[in-house]
Amino acid sequence: MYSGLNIGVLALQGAFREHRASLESLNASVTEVRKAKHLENLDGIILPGGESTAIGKLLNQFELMEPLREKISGGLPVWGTCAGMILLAKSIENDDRRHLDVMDISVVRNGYGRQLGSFGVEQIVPAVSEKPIPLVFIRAPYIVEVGKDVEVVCSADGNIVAAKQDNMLAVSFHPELTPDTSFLEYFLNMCKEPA
Ligand SMILES: NC(=O)CC[C@H](N)C(=O)O
Repeated sequence: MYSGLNIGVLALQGAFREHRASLESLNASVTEVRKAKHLENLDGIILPGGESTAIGKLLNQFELMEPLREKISGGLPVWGTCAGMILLAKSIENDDRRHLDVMDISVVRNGYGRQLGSFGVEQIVPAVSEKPIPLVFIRAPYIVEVGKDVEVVCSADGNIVAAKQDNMLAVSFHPELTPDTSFLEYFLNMCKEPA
């Protein structure tokens, strides 16, 4: 069903192997992105969880920050998970850094605290699936404010944890660490029909 899609996974740091495995389980082709040339001919790109400060530094070192920002601004579907959400955000409440600076969301890093910040819940996300989906949070950010063009996809415990703006999807949690592929399929459908 997804075999015609070529999806990039930013592979500088963090959980890129897990995203690769989930994509391959749905028969999508995967390109690990480490250089600007790897951004060519993609149908979408995933920015994995990990450590946003480290990934941001590596994006600059590998001369990927500007080309990636241009691709996203040009409409390439992008899915940021956890640290990937922080990379996309235009505003980070508790950090002076900005990274890709493309999505009209304001996030809090380590919103649940650093030590006790890892937990899981199961929840129905109507936009994504009729069945409850496992949401795994690991020192996760959440969204405190969204711009007018941003659609809230999921809230958990009163915090916004998934949002979409045109070709950009950002989630606080880690679907690639669970066997449930509904969120990935939601993104792959965005890649089939770019906004
Ligand atoms: N699991 C994650 O991606 C954690 C994100 C991390 N706390 C950061 O601020 O970058």
